[in-house]
Amino acid sequence: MPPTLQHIHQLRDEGLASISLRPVGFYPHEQTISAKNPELSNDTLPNDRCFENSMSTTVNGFLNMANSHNNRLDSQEDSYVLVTGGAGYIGSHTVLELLKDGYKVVVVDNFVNSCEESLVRIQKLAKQPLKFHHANVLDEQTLTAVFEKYKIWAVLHFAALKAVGESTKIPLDYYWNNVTGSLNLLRVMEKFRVHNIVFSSSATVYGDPEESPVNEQGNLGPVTNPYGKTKLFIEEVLRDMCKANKKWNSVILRYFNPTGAHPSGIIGENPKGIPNNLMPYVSQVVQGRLPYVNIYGGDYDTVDGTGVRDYIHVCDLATGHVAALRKLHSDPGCVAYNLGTGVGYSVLQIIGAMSRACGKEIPYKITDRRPGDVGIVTADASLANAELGWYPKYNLDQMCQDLNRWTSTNPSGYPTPASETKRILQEMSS
Ligand SMILES: O=c1ccn([C@@H]2O[C@H](COP(=O)(O)OP(=O)(O)O[C@H]3O[C@H](CO)[C@H](O)[C@H](O)[C@H]3O)[C@@H](O)[C@H]2O)c(=O)[nH]1
Repeated sequence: MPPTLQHIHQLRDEGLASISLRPVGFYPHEQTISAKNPELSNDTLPNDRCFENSMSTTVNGFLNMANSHNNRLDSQEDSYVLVTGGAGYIGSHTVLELLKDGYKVVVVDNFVNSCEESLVRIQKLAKQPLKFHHANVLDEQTLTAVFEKYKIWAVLHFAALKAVGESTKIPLDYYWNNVTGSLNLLRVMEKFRVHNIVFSSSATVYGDPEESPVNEQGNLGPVTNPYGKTKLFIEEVLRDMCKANKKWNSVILRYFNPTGAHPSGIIGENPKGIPNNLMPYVSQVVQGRLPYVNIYGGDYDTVDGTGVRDYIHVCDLATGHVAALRKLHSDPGCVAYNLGTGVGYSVLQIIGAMSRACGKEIPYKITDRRPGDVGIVTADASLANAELGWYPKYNLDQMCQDLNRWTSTNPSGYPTPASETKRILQEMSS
């Protein structure tokens, strides 16, 4: 029997957990947990039955999280989470979430696909100190120095090249950076007996899924591009390592289509050159930097003939990483979770939502299908819901509004680092 709201009350009364709940936005609820700060009151609890059912199935996840949170506070107070690629799009939003959640964070990044300014802004937003070292994950010596300097208990590994199209043109760079870089990092972790990792993977590991929504038991591959193969390969490496040595714990997160930006408009995606992905491309059309959107294919078997994807707000991905980090405390071995909303939108629906967000018509042309594209890819994220207690909370309109806020206040992305930025980064490295 899953626990009911009465059970939640009982647990609260026994002082085992406090859970504050409030219905928000598109998804039915948002949870905050604090085992040390009971604050549940009847008026924060909804009486709607659907809500009650969805709550009941997740209360165990909540309690695990509350316990893990306390374990973390007890045992990890002096230790750092190392975030590779922490200045990048998903990395930066995750670092902000970690700092807000009380984690101590050290970032390594080589800014190949990111900007110094994002770290300065994260630190300002979080009002918490952030540590940083300029390093490529291929550079064993610098990584070793970072592990020597900080007591690290877990690594969130984002650093990688990530453009599908580019990976077909320069595959060697992709294999070298993403595979050799990850292997190098894992070897340094092994040397320092740091056995906890959260790995950034992608829905691309499912190849052309036979059906959507796809769950984690779905067939992996065949993957058609080098980028996706590097993700699948490192997933396999992690599975083998966890099998061989029970000390290793690895949470693999398979992202669907990340978009949006922090609601403050202060950090966001900073694509270099002409974007490959739909959302940043549409944004640049809104800014007048590109004339129109090319819609790749209008003859898919979908609601309006255009491709359907599962878009997820980058802040929801960030909270997914914090949940994954908590999961490491339960010695899970190697586990993989989809991070998506489960809701698919077509390219035309995306253009409509962006148009609503910015109050402008967005010109588009329907062209041929893009090679390698499939009609529909959406996530079954019920495993992450149940085992991580994680639920996305932003809907499509909010994703578009946040993206629009970021791009309209930062039309050229992050500025080139000024001397003040360099000074702050130097401080972070000391
Ligand atoms: O200019 C564009 C760009 C994209 N699209 C369409 O928009 C949809 C989304 O395309 P994206 O390029 O934004 O995203 P993909 O779904 O192709 O790929 C993304 O999601 C994958 C998982 O589903 C992987 O994670 C991959 O790394 C990531 O880029 C597709 O139907 C695509 O055909 C257009 O019509 N015009």
